[in-house]
Amino acid sequence: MNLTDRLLQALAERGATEIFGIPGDFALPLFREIERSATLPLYTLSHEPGVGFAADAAARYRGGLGVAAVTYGAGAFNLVNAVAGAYAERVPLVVLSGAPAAHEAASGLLLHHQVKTLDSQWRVFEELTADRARLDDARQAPQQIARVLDTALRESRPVYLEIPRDMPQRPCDEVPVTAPHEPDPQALAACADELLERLRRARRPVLMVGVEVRRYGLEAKVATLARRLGIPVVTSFMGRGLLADADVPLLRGTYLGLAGDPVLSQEVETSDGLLLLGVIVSDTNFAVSAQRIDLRFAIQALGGRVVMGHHVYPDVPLSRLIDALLERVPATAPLVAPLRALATKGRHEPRRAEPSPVTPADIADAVNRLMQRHGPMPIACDVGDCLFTAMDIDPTALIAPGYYATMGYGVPAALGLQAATGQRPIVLVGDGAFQMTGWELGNAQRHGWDPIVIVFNNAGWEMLRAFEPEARFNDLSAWDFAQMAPGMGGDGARVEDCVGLEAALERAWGTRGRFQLIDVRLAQRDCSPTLQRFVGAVRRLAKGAAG
Ligand SMILES: Cc1ncc(Cc2c([C@H](C)O)sc(CCOP(=O)(O)OP(=O)(O)O)c2C)c(N)n1
Ligand SMILES: [Mg+2]
Repeated sequence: MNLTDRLLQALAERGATEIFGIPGDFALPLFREIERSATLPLYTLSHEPGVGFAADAAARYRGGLGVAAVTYGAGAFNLVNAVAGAYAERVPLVVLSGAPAAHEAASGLLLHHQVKTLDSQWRVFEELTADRARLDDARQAPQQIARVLDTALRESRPVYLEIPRDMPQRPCDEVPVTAPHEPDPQALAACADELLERLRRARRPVLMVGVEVRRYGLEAKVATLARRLGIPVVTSFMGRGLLADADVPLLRGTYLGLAGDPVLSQEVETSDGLLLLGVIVSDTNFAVSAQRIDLRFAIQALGGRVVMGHHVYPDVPLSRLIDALLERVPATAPLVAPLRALATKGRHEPRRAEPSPVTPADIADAVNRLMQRHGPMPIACDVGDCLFTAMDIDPTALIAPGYYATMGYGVPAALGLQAATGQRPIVLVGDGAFQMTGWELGNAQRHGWDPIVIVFNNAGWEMLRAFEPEARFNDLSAWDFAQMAPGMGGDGARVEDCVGLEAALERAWGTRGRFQLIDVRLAQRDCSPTLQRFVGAVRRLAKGAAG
């Protein structure tokens, strides 16, 4: 077995189910060995940002490692933004980069794709990854691969493996399976006991779940814990879609501060026992809070540590904490008296079915009706007003860069999701974001993927226009995406009104084997209710801050 065989085996043992990539001459030997080995299917795409987003989505949605393989220099640097997003949003993405062979590196020549020095790329990825290794010695490679891949899973962060092009075929020993890290049992017990005591003492406890619950595959256990605790449950903005398929009677929606359900927001912001499980304490999750949530009274379990008031437990992995809590909260009686269920907005009633111009809220209603008719579908969402619109779609699995907020994620992420799970996703993407990476749809048919893509075509960068209504720099022309779909191997439909939208969605759902692109024409300056509230909240808070 050679180094590539061992690497692929180790990736598969740690949850990887495919590799996305674009080769280059520094990576040809690696790609050749990946294809020969056939341990993991290799899906090539058109541009490295799409490769990174697809691999991110595979890891984010399926769990386990996502894998992006690229060439040295031009390929790897094209990947930087996607890896940065994976770092920010705690995604275990593995970057495999080709590199010059030892004799080339020692030649003293400036090599093609080289930047300042041969190590420039390594140094850039130091800033974006939790661990790295250069596999230039087959004797050390097994330990290096085990260390780096286990770091990716333990920290749920991207990692980087640089593979000089004279190494992929080198004979190599097996990559060891290392025992998972176990925290100090007494510290874990003390932490779980104190946490539950704080919840018992709280009069208005609330549980908020965030991205780490999915990253560590804990949704089912957290759903059980939520039922046993008997307290209201909300998701963070980034955690939208979590527990959607689980039985959590008190799951009440997503916390959006001033931009969301006022009753839900008030309960969260006045809670005297706010338990944050795997919630990234970021501006996108908390910035538009009417009242700054006093995190000193919150219980935060994130990044392998737990903070309660001034008590810090530095080594409590979320999975071990959940197990310890479940041991202490029996299935019989809820820990605290079941509180009154949070009042929440009623289910979205169909707004309009007669011919009338489409608004973003109509798109949410139409998707809700589609899923009511045919069952839930996972959603891959880009950044823009489509992400705010997604907050009005009934809870279903949702992947989106809600915190790092890079555009271009939606379409490639849908391809990665379907490659990794076989599930057919819906994509919500704006016209601006589609212009960045929507063209990856041209690879869908070759790989047997057929997402339903809804383009919010408002001929502009609406989310920015909402903040700068007078600016002209946010105006785009209205591209005819429906016309472009057949040329990429899919079907396109242009939609001007709600009746057309309903019909186009139903037709798309009934057509398999070809991606379905629905080009929804939206009026400019007509944004979703949630984005309107978000802009209003940001303006109010900015005015308040200005005094
Ligand atoms: C890669 C990239 N470039 C720029 C931005 C800034 C940005 C937004 C955020 C604030 O950073 S929202 C937005 C406009 C999105 O336009 P579109 O996709 O058409 O969606 P819609 O018109 O529905 O809003 C931009 C340019 C970004 N988030 N990511
Ligand atoms: Mg737009």
